[in-house]
Amino acid sequence: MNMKPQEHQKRTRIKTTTPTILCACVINPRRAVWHEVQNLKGTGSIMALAGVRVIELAGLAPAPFCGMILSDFGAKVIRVDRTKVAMTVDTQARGKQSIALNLKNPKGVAVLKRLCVQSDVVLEPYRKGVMEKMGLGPDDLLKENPRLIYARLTGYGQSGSYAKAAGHDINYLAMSGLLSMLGRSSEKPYAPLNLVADFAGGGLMCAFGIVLALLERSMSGQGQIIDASMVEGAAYVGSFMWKSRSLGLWNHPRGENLLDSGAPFYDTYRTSDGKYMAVGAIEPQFYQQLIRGLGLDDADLPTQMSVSDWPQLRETFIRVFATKTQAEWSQVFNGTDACVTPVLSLDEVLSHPHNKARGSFFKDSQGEVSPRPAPVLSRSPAEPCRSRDPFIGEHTRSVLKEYGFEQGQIDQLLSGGIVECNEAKARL
Ligand SMILES: C[C@H](CCC[C@@H](C)[C@H]1CC[C@H]2[C@@H]3[C@H](O)C[C@@H]4C[C@H](O)CC[C@]4(C)[C@H]3C[C@H](O)[C@]12C)C(=O)SCCNC(=O)CCNC(=O)[C@H](O)C(C)(C)COP(=O)(O)OP(=O)(O)OC[C@H]1O[C@@H](n2cnc3c(N)ncnc32)[C@H](O)[C@@H]1OP(=O)(O)O
Repeated sequence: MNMKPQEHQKRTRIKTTTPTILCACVINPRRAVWHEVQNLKGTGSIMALAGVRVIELAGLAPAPFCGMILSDFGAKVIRVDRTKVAMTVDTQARGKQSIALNLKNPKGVAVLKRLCVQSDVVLEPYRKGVMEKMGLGPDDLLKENPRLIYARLTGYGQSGSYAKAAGHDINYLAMSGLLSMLGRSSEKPYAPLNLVADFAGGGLMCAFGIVLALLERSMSGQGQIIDASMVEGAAYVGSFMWKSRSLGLWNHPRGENLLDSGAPFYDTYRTSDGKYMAVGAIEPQFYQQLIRGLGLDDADLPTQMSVSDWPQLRETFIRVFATKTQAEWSQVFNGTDACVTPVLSLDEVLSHPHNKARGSFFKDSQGEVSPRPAPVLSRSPAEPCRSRDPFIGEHTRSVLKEYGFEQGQIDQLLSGGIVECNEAKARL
């Protein structure tokens, strides 16, 4: 996974010099085309989404993540930014290009249509009706490119009484039912960052929908509209919560069940150096190893599943964990099946021996650490771009050229303020 700079250049070169043929691997269902694509490269692997062209309209967090996933796995992702904006809030722009385009102007709308005609996917993160108002709704775009996959990533979906309402992760999580289950005993519901709705139920689910639609298109030859609601995506990710109710897993109030921090053997504990250990010793054989590691005698303790004794058992665990540092406890439990691990910070993950051995995190050219794309595909793994993120409008000129705009047309768009170019800033 340690990609050298030359490898990244190779990745870029392949995508930019052979777009038509590479596109065909997704567009054309015939296997022969795929072989032709493979032969182009000769050695090594072609990423799973190589040749897929994505137009991502700039959004806040979920759509940028969706675009980054597609880019990591080989798609060419062009982010459409607004003009007259100095700085992007997209921190998930890895491998993307940026074009700055004024969509409030009909000429800007015409440019976007032209980009979408030659693309496989358009990803839009706006409130219901915004795209239609600009003349860029699915009817407008699919009419011109029936193979287009039109992905709409919103909080509440394209229908229903909330469809047009503003909202953020916490609202979608609340509406999914899941937020009611999150939080400690006797405390109010607690949103685990904006992970569940924005990213798992939103960006990731939308990327999954896009990949499904691309797969389906390779058989039908047709595009389609994806209505990705973060409420529904989050709920779907949480299907287990509904499906496992029959097991009695959630019979107690919030924070008092097996997996919601109710059980003392499924919780975190503070260590003597102010760090934490995570304990997930559910099964009896693993629980026994936890007890052994803590230096406790089972005979002195209540039985593991005696719910009424959990508060007392928790107090014992709190007291014992506080006697050693995180490093000491890690050493005690390392190599056992006690299901006890250190709670690592974002800064610590890179150097943990397990993560290090797998290359689970990597540094980009700016020295910034981030998780490597998951999952790992054996023949065609993702190759995340290591260069810095694009400036707004950095690729305006090159994208327009690539999509067949003449130099004169580009100059007119620039002088009319329909597009903006920031190549100079990129060179600084
Ligand atoms: C919890 C998360 C959100 C976390 C994000 C944070 C990380 C960031 C949020 C705020 C940022 C800070 C802030 O920006 C201030 C600083 C700026 C500075 O540059 C950096 C530091 C900042 C402190 C900055 C730091 C961080 O980046 C932030 C803290 C979430 O939950 S995200 C999920 C949100 N929900 C959705 O995505 C669901 C679908 N979308 C919506 O419901 C709406 O879009 C939304 C999000 C409610 C916003 O509604 P809004 O009214 O603003 O927009 P829309 O109705 O969708 O309409 C879009 C309009 O934009 C026009 N438009 C679009 N593209 C173009 C273009 N290229 N040219 C011209 N115009 C364009 C479009 O026509 C619409 O116009 P109209 O309003 O006239 O129809």
